Amino acid sequence: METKNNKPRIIISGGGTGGHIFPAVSIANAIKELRPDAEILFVGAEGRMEMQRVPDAGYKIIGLPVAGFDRKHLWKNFAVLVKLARSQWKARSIIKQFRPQVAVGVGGYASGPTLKTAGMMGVPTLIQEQNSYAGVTNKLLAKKACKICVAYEGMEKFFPAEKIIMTGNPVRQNLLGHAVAHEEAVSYFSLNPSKKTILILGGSLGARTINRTLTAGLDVIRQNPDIQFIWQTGKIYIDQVRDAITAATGEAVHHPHINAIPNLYVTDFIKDMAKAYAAADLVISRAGAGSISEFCLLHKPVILVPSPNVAEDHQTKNALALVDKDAAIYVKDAEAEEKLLPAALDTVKDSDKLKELSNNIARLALPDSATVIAKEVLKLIK
Ligand SMILES: CC(=O)N[C@H]1[C@@H](OP(=O)(O)OP(=O)(O)OC[C@H]2O[C@@H](n3ccc(=O)[nH]c3=O)[C@H](O)[C@@H]2O)O[C@H](CO)[C@@H](O)[C@@H]1O
Repeated sequence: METKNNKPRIIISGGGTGGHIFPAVSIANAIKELRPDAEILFVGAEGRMEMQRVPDAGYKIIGLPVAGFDRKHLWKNFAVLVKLARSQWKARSIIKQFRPQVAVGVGGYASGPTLKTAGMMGVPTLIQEQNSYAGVTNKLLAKKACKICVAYEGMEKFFPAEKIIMTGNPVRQNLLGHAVAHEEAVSYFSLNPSKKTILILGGSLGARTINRTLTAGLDVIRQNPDIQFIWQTGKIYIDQVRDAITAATGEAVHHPHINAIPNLYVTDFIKDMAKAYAAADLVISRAGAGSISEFCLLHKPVILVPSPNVAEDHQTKNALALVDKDAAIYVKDAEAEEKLLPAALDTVKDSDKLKELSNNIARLALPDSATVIAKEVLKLIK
């Protein structure tokens, strides 16, 4: 399907959470760097996060009326099937009009109908699996895919071995490009650069258990004024956290940035993650695959609290791939309220442990992932 003017025409599809969207944007940026004339069109799911984040990153996106399956109540899925059929029709007309030479799927609702339709219409496809355990959509798409880019060993359990390429997960270029000074970064969060800082992340959506643990631990935070905390709550939890801080301090506080306790900075979402990482001596986090790739590339000591609420418990598998190599500390979700804060305080005070974790996690980093994937995408253009 070479076009008259020879510009590469590429569809990138998927989304739902930051974990799918940020790799997609990084791949697009890397393609643009290699081929500035490339025309890239994103296909997402109507109403989901990508419909805002992708245009923010400077790319055009079209939404499909797709919805996720209710795995617990199968009888509720009639409407979902209708939406899926409508999405395939829409994907077909998008492909007919845009005439892509290759389609890339990054996982999430929209990538299923888009890549399936692309494959049926003879467009070569590449999928990128971020996790150590393959999602259902990617397993189905693998049969027709030409290449499958992965970030963990042992993925032949899910995919045909001859199609697998070990590329790692793309990380946003602005996190790696320039080093932010520690002092400047800590000051940005209105904290003290001479104190140790713990960064608490709940993934792109926030994590209920981590938030509950920190809310219950506000007194512990106040009793440890030499340690400071940057806490990302996620959008849906920020009001509860604000109320808890108001109750604990007796002061009415407001978000987006809450600084009512001097050694604690709270926000719902951190836009400038480069600063957050530069400020952090230790990170507490969910075990989303994108976050883990960032910790590896930035050599961050981390305590992982995998979410038990994700498909096939894949976050626990992501986490154990590091824990088995002494590259991260593991706290189970069910034990977080009891163990997380004591483990974090002990670790952040132990410089040798921080160094050891940093050295071990650095060994797992796979750099230049976006560029490696972008080259594979361009190779598929006939
Ligand atoms: C609940 C859920 O379904 N989680 C999945 C989702 O995670 P989730 O969407 O949380 O994604 P990841 O952990 O992979 O990545 C989160 C991304 O958000 C960024 N970030 C985070 C917080 C913040 O305040 N600001 C910010 O920019 C991080 O820097 C990172 O780039 O996709 C991942 C990749 O498929 C999966 O492994 C996770 O299991």
